[in-house]
Amino acid sequence: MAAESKSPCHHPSNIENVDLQNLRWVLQGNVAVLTGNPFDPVVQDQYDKVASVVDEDCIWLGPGLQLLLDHVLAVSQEGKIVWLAPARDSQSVLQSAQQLQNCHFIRLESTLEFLCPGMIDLHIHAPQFSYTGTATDLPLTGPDGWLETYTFPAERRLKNNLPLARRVYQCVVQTTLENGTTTAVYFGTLHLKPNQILVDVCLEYGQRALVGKVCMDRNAPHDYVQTLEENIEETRELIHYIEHHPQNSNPLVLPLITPRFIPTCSPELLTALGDIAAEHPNCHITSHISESIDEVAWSKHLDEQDHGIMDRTDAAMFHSHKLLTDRCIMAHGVHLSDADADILMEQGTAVAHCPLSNFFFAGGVFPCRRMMQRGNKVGLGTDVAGGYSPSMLQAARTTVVASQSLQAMHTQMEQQPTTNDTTESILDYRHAFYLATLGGAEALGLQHQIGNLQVGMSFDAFILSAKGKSNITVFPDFDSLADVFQKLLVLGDDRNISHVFVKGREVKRQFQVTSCSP
Ligand SMILES: Nc1nc2[nH]cnc2c(=O)[nH]1
Repeated sequence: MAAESKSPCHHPSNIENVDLQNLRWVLQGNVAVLTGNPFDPVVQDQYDKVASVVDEDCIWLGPGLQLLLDHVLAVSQEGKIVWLAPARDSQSVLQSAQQLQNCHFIRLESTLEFLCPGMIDLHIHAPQFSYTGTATDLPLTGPDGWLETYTFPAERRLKNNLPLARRVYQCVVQTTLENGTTTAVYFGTLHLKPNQILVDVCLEYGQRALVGKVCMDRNAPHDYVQTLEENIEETRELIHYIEHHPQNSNPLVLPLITPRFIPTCSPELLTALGDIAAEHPNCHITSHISESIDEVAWSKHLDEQDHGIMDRTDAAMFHSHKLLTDRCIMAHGVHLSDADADILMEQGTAVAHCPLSNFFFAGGVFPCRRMMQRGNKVGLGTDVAGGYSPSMLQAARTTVVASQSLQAMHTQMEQQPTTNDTTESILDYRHAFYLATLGGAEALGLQHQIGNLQVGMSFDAFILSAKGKSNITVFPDFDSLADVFQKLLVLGDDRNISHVFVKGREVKRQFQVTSCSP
């Protein structure tokens, strides 16, 4: 029997396909789901057609975003979503939940709680967590810049202090999990051992992650640089470590090829990393692209020295080394030209928009909405520690602020009063929620597995709750459900994230974190 649903937007679950003896979690309440990219014309068309149709099972919040009301979601012992349907059609699932010993039932408070797809941080530097919240006073590059002053020393010191590496990595993994990040794309350090520890910690704590050995063979301190051969050998070793890790057989952690950025990688190193990517077509790639005015100028200057080529952009250089693929996520992209954006789109390469750190380093604002509208893949990154917050909710709201500031700049430059026309080009909390979830999954090419809550997908999720003490006050006499959801996204923090699950494993509440003492 298929559960009937009046909503044309979510697929009915089929009870015949559900092994009712094999359930691990059954949750009942409101569920936030995405139907696609809000700028996809098909998604917009669907919204125009169905959003105004009365449906007691769902509220549309905007193109691509729905709240499913009083639904039941069931998860198998293996951590897959096997059922999602209105509660009134879910009797047999609810009965099983009561009878099975090793199945846990959670009922969400109907006016205050929402089950949401886990958030995906597309760009975070795990070793930099040790100085997050400091180092907010310098430009990115230059002899006395942020990288030289804070970053390289903090990364280098983990090489000979593996207990410290473990402690820093436990803290970053735990903190991001507590903030609802179920998948993180981590830059590690230059050295193999600390990177292996980062992989171990992700597996231990149950965070889905991509982990990369940072590569640099020039323009880095003499004590924090490797030869071309060392970079290549350790990149290969880390890929092998991840792919053959005994606790990673049904992989939770994936490998990542990670040139730091053009200025610290010789053309030979970039070519060799492109070769590794070609040998491992499923392996993801990440780097920084067109992040700041100084970085762009420095890359061009080096290219002129290396090749005598004038004015080539980061995108053209990465492309020439075969490093732009549909498994590649490039961070920042604030200064990408339209031609660069075309190259990225043709190659299926995504941009990790890091709005918070861009305010500090970029000297510009990433035109996120324009990139989404032209069809480029985009998701969000916290960019710890260039971005001072490890919270993806914070990254989502800073996305909205960045979009507002871009709009304000245009208005100011054109000396025009703000009109309804101009406000149409901003992003709001709903777009940001897509970017933090499904957008990130699409950027990674993992949208069939994570980034949404649908039957067949992995149960990577969190419960967003206005129940406890936090900054959020709900006024039940006039706040609608959509208002409560918006308040949670715009004002929420880790106190509002009561449970976190990755692949069906409950990963929040397992550890009491307050300090990172040894
Ligand atoms: N934001 C940021 N940009 C970079 N460019 C090269 N390295 C880094 C880094 O660690 N953070």
